[in-house]
Amino acid sequence: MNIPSETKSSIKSRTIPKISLHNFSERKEEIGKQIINAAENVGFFALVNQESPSPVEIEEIFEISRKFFSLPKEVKAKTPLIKTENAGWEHKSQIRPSTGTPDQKESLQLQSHRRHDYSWPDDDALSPEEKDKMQAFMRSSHKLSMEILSFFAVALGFPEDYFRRAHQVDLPDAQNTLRLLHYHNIEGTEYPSTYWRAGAHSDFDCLTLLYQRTGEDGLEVCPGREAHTSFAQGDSWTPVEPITGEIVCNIGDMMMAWSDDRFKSLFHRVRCPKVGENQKARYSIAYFNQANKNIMVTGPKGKYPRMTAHQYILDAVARNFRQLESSGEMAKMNSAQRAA
Ligand SMILES: O=C(O)CCC(=O)C(=O)O
Ligand SMILES: [Fe+2]
Repeated sequence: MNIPSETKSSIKSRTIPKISLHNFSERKEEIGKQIINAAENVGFFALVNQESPSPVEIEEIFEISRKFFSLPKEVKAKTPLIKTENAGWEHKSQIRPSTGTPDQKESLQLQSHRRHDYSWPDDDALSPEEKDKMQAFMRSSHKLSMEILSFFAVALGFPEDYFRRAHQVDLPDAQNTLRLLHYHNIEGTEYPSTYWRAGAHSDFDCLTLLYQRTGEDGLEVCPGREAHTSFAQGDSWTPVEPITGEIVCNIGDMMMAWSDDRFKSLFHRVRCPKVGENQKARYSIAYFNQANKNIMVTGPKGKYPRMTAHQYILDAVARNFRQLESSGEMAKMNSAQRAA
């Protein structure tokens, strides 16, 4: 808990700004200012009234997601998660350093440039039409992401298309990923407090677009992170209201580093609801913008060493792993002390 107590009360009152994209081309300057303000001061914001992806398109993708996750395990397991590639299906396998327990969820990760390789499900799991819809959705999420990243580029003193050139999803070294998430219906089950649908974490990427559905709540964010390398978490969590059609955006660690810690990457988590709360299934969809492997991550002020986006992700994974190991050690020490 590295947040001084005197700042906690002001942090607590923070809300997630809603930014309307209505009449985007005429209102670009105003929208850009709102986005940069949110990126600097909050780290999370919700986009509303966007032209694309439309609420209808988003709902269609949720429908395909629900259908995929309802398939038998053996079918989904034909495309197992390739951890080093961030592609494929996993089930209750992701352990966050903050919890030490597996997230209570399953997810499928897809990358545009791999559409025709072994990492995408077979036609019996996702039909060719469904795959086309998925890819079109990735394209519209990408287009919107690049509009947002162009505001970041200008604010940091880079050319407007700087981040667009850094995220080229058709190249073989692309790292952008669409993740379909399914948190199971757990009605009537009381999980211990150490279990989370998604344990507290920050994203490794530059920018995440998150789609949620009205009523399927649980996402919470923790404001107040000062350096992208820290694991510090405060104890004041703000719920993010899920609304179908809105797009929750958050800054990831790679952008926090790239902006010399100016844009904030916040810890966030998804609660495991208790008996008496809404324990029905939650579905969400995340589009992660991660610069291509060969792109150099280098902030305008050079606060952090220059490195490729590939190395950046490898280091972030290693940092997570070290933290997981040391928190495992802490847990062992705690239980040894309790036993003594
Ligand atoms: O499902 C959610 O709302 C959050 C998912 C998330 O944070 C992630 O996959 O990184
Ligand atoms: Fe996340």
